[in-house]
Amino acid sequence: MHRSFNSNDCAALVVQSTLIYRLPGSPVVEKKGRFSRLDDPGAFEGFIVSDFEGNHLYGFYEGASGEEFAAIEPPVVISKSEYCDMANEFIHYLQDHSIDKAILSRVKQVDFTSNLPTFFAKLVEKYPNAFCYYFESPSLGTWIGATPETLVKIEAGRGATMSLAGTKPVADTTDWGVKEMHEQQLVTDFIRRQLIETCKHVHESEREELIAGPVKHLVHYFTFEITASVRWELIRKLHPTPAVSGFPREKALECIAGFEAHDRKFYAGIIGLTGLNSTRLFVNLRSAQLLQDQLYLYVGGGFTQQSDPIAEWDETENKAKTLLNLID
Ligand SMILES: C=C(O[C@@H]1C=C(C(=O)O)C=C[C@H]1O)C(=O)O
Repeated sequence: MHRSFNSNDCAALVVQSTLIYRLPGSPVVEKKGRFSRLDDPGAFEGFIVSDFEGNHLYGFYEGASGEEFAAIEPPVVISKSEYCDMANEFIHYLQDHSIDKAILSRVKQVDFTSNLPTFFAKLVEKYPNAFCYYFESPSLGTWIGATPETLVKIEAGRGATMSLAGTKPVADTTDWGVKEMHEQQLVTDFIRRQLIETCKHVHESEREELIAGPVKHLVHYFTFEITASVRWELIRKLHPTPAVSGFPREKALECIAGFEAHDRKFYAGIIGLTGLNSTRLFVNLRSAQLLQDQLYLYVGGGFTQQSDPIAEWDETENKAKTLLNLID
């Protein structure tokens, strides 16, 4: 139910945001409070969310109130044929600018009149290994997601991360193709380089498969040792990894900004918990924004110079099923 406020109402009301999340293997946490812009995330303890590029970080202050209302615009939604035209140009751009990989995303719009807490409860049950969350905020809007991708986990000086990329439907038992292995290897190589510069005792697993609901991915798992003082230096170096930006990163970011019709907002940004003793941050994938009974699902995929636009479209459709499959 949406009610409208006038400015006197807003001044008089104690407007609070709702935040609900579930770390893999932990109980659901529910809080009321206020989101505020963070200048120094290193000094903050608690839940944070950032825009895609990590430039605008917001911290959640439990118990606080007084968040300002912001006018939130729906994102631009494109059709399949518009996407395919864009994807063709995108591939040419990668070829002309010697970019190995860049992620093209889009927004899928569906009606959503279900109850949000009930929908969230289904995500929690269906995806025990995902970081599941939703928040309803007067200034940031309403977002929900179930992401399989850890950005960084740090506890007592021990860290872990992953290089997640390459996608197939979960039921596809054919071998992984050269394209998927190549796009995932670019992420692995990038992450390894960042870790070696900042951390000690970096260990890398063999390549494995990670199942994330309707899709599966390739992954290498990393572990390392890190001192608390360089936590945010590492996070800044890693994010956005080539899993959501591309490689080389700066060129890929420029390409994405030039092509994508929508603003990514919080999609593919940083989300989770930060603190001196424990940091559990994720990449905000398989996420959606709810606005006036419409759910806007943000989905993307890694393009290389060899990509096929229809196959990439299908991949975004499959990723969207993470949330769509659970809507009544
Ligand atoms: C960009 C997304 O996912 C990322 C891109 C992948 C790919 O290109 O294959 C796979 C996993 C994620 O790192 C998304 O879910 O929107």
